[in-house]
Amino acid sequence: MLEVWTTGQVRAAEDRLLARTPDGALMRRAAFGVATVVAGLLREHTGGTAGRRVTLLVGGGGNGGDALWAGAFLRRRSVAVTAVLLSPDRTHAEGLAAFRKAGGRVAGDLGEPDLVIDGIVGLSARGPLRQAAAELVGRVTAPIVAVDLPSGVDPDTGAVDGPAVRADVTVTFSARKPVHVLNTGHCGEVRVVDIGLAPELPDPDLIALEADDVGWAWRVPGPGDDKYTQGVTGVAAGSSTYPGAAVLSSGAAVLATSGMVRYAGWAADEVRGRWPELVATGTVEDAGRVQAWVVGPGLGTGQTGRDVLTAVFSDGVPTCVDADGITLLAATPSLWDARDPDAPVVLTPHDREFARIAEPHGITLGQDRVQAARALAKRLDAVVLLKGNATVVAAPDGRALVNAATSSWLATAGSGDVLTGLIGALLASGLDPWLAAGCAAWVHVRAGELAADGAPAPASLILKAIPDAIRAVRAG
Ligand SMILES: NC(=O)C1=CN([C@@H]2O[C@H](COP(=O)(O)OP(=O)(O)OC[C@H]3O[C@@H](n4cnc5c(N)ncnc54)[C@H](O)[C@@H]3O)[C@@H](O)[C@H]2O)[C@@H](O)CC1
Ligand SMILES: Nc1ncnc2c1ncn2[C@@H]1O[C@H](COP(=O)(O)OP(=O)(O)O)[C@@H](O)[C@H]1O
Ligand SMILES: [K+]
Repeated sequence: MLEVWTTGQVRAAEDRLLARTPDGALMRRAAFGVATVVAGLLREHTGGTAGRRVTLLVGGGGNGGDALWAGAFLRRRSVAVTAVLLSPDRTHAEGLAAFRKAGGRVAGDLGEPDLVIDGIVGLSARGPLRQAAAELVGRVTAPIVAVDLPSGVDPDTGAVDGPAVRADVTVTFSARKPVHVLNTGHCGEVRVVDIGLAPELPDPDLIALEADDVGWAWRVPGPGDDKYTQGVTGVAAGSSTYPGAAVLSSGAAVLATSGMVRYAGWAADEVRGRWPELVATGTVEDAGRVQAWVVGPGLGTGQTGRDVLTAVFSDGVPTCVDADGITLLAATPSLWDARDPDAPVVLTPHDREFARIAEPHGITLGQDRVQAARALAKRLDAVVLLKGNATVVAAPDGRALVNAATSSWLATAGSGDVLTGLIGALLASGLDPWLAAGCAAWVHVRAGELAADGAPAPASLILKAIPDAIRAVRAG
């Protein structure tokens, strides 16, 4: 599990650590870590460090101080280091003195570096890069190592609304910040250097699951299990217009569990034809007992959909509501009345569905996606999985996790239906609903990656890759 702290939490922890650390020691530790990573990259990509050229982009704060100290440490490895000062009158004085003393050169332009260190702005970043910094960054063609975070990206939301650094590697200090999981595209590979902050850090604000966590949580049958004890998943999805959504959701549930899957709806023949191991009926009432329902994909937004949603809620089991199910709840809030307050609900909106269901409650989807998902989860007493390149999963009790995509191949029609089926199967297995949504999102990303392997993968191929994705997390 990766732990993530807000910049506010990190600053408070740094202040406590600073108070009992000699002046400048923390910055030198941080900078030494940056220099070590940079030296490693130079050796890896150019075969050595001596005589290699590194340019520092130095802003007027502690982030620039880190870069200058890192430059001084790199000088000891005979790297030719040049610093471009973006706020010359506010440059970190000790850092600049150490840099000059080590033989670093201050210049007005980039030169032709083998590598660039972004020390423009760190924890205090506000808004996109300012013009001078943006112009300079725009001319960089060498690999970039960002100090703490890529400049121009919001540290707490990962949002970018203008020019920003796109780093190959980001070196951060003791604590991952939200940007490192919310915007992996701009951070590149994230390396965490220990500067001794851990004892001062509170509980993390966010987490990100890793393969081991997911493998551990995924229920597999034991010697005493039969098809019922592992949890039966019910899928109420699809319509005469959208039978495909039913096939995809049911299929994902079938592949995610060795227990049983029941289907209820219009597409019973199609679903049965595609998944012979599944039990299909026309209605939720006829479906028999399940331990969790999936409802919504391809359901339609008319009276039939409302009736299906009501029947599912009346069953009083954990339920994942997706797609048309969310639209129905947004349009007809009284549908919530059928919900058993003790039965967990997982909602899986994309941005437009989120807006539909959240805005009537005064919750808007701004740049802070974690905050928005948390607010809706609390308001509706439901787990909210907000889809996107970084998927956010928030629980009503405030827990939040982020699942970063490793590519964007999952942005394809029907991919969300696959995710819903995975969530349903994990809910039926009895997993905590927040964790179920997080684990499903993880395997979904992995399946998308395995299916695509560099070329577009339609949802039916993502589906096919589910067994390999589960194998991969269980092996881990
Ligand atoms: N506090 C500490 O003891 C430590 C701080 N460290 C470093 O210090 C950083 C924080 O330093 P500071 O709080 O001094 O501030 P920063 O260095 O993050 O930023 C301050 C400067 O950036 C400018 N700036 C803000 N937004 C900008 C934008 N969008 N475009 C261009 N310039 C912008 C500000 O005007 C200001 O001059 C951390 O990110 C980390 O790199 C590390 O050395 C670890 C220890
Ligand atoms: N740019 C992106 N990068 C990575 N994953 C994405 C991106 N856009 C969407 N996704 C993922 O793809 C899935 C799309 O789901 P959804 O919008 O419900 O599609 P559909 O309704 O066609 O099934 C979600 O899991 C979402 O997180
Ligand atoms: K930076």
